[in-house]
Amino acid sequence: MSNVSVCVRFRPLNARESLQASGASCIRQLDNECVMFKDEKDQEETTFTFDRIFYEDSFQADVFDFVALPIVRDAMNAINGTVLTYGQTGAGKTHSMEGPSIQTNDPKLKGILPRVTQIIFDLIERADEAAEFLIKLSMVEIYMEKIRDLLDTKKDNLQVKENKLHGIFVAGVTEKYVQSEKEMLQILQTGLANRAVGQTLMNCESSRSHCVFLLTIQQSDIEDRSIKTGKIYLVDLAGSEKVEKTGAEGKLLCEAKTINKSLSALGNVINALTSDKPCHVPYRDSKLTRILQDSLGGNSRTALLCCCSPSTLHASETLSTLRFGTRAKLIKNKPRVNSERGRHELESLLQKSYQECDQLRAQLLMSSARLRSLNQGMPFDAEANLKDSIDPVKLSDKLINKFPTRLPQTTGDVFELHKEIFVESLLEESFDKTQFSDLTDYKCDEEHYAQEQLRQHLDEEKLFLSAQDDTAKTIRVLQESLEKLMDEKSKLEKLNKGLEMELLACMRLLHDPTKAVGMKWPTITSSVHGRIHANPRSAVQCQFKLLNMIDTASICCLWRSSLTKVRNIIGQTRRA
Ligand SMILES: Nc1ncnc2c1ncn2[C@@H]1O[C@H](COP(=O)(O)OP(=O)(O)OP(=O)(O)O)[C@@H](O)[C@H]1O
Repeated sequence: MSNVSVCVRFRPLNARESLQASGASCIRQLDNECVMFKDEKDQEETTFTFDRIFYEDSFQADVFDFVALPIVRDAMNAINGTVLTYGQTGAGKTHSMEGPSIQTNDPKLKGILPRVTQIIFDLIERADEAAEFLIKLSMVEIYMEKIRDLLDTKKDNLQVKENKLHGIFVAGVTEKYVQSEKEMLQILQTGLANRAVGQTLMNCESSRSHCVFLLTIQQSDIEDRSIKTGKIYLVDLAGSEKVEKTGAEGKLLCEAKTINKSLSALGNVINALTSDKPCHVPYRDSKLTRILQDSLGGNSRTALLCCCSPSTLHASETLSTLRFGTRAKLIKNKPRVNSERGRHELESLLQKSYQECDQLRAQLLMSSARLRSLNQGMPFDAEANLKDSIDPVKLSDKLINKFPTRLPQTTGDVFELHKEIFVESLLEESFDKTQFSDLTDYKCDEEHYAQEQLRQHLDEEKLFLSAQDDTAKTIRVLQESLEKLMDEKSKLEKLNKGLEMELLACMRLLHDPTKAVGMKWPTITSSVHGRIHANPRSAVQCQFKLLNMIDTASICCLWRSSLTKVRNIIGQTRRA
């Protein structure tokens, strides 16, 4: 995190200020960091502290060294940077940014922009031989809330877009590749000639638009093929103005209103960014704040140069600028290095990926073996069906062939293409998804098959359990039947005994009861049989009783054999 660096610059009094206010100043110089503001009306003095204060006698070179040079050095190391000039109209923003003219050769007057140009090419000249540079320049102005391309005036309503790769950018803006300081200055001059300028009471050459210069410095290492990209935004804001002071009318008035509106949107963004409580930052309220989104609270190192007039004639505007700077000082940015991986780093990443591939291959082979072993012992049809849908051996071979086995051997431009593809895929921590689609399908099929196997096992288990359950039930039923049979048996035995007794009593009735006593059953039966003929009436009665008895006995025998059978079944079931 780094705070926005805020500097203040007071320009010398101009002729009008010297004349009208007799050269009176609203500030008192304390030191390079503190200034006293005197409010003549209230007779109050307020001290303001900034990173650096440049007074009327300051040099352009000092301003550049303190405000812009650290940002250029950072941009050469792939850290984005922004330099903004802010202040009342005629306060010296354009003078500080460009100097009297972009092509000025006078070292005393040269502004920030031509100095940035010079230092970039000086640093390139002194850079390591392995470093290759690519410098791009774009220029736009935000005029009446429209973004105009100063290098191609046909593009007069460009849009600000944002994506992961580029952050905030102006879509479709012209980018000129520049090879020398001279070429850059020429392009800058051409672009500035297209800028909207007007004459006001405050400034005979007042900028009526916000001007944004974008320099992209791309540095590639020809040895390890790493790429670093730093961007520098140089923004010369249009000046805030009080309409009565500038005498703006008609078109100028309309421009002034739009300028003031976008500057107040900038103030709102700064207030939101420095608010104690987290709140919505209204970057989208104006084209200016949208373009500056990364410079204010984003991925950029930002320096703000607040330009002021020291004259008491503009005390209120100066006070407002000093307050704006004080607030902006609290903004925290998150600059980071924008670099792409080099060849060695990519190679080690690829190596790591190959190791992961090897592990995957090993897993596949193990899974194949596991599937094959699962397949064994399955019913023929099921196995055939399974093999139709998934052949693990063939599939794993197919996958193994699809994995990359070596680093693509590329040279020259082709390398960049390969690198881009691989960097992107590595950054996303995976190869092209299509390379893995078969693997994914295979893993799904394998999982599905394993689930199917498990389901079958569970079904068998359930079946076994329910069979056990059924057996238990059968045993219970059989035991109940057995108990019933035992009851029946004992009942029949009792009945048998009763019948026997009755038979004996019956025989006693037919014959001499004393003869029947002690006779064995078959003897009794044949004896009874013999007597039937002798006494048919009694015999019939006896016959009925005998037949009943015989029936009961046979039933009893039947039950007995059933009982034996049941006992056998129970014995078998228990053994099973
Ligand atoms: N530090 C300085 N030393 C000498 N002259 C200066 C300085 N700053 C500004 N001036 C002069 O003041 C006048 C107005 O300056 P400049 O055009 O830079 O103002 P500005 O803030 O860009 O105004 P606007 O917002 O209207 O474009 C110019 O003539 C410029 O040369």
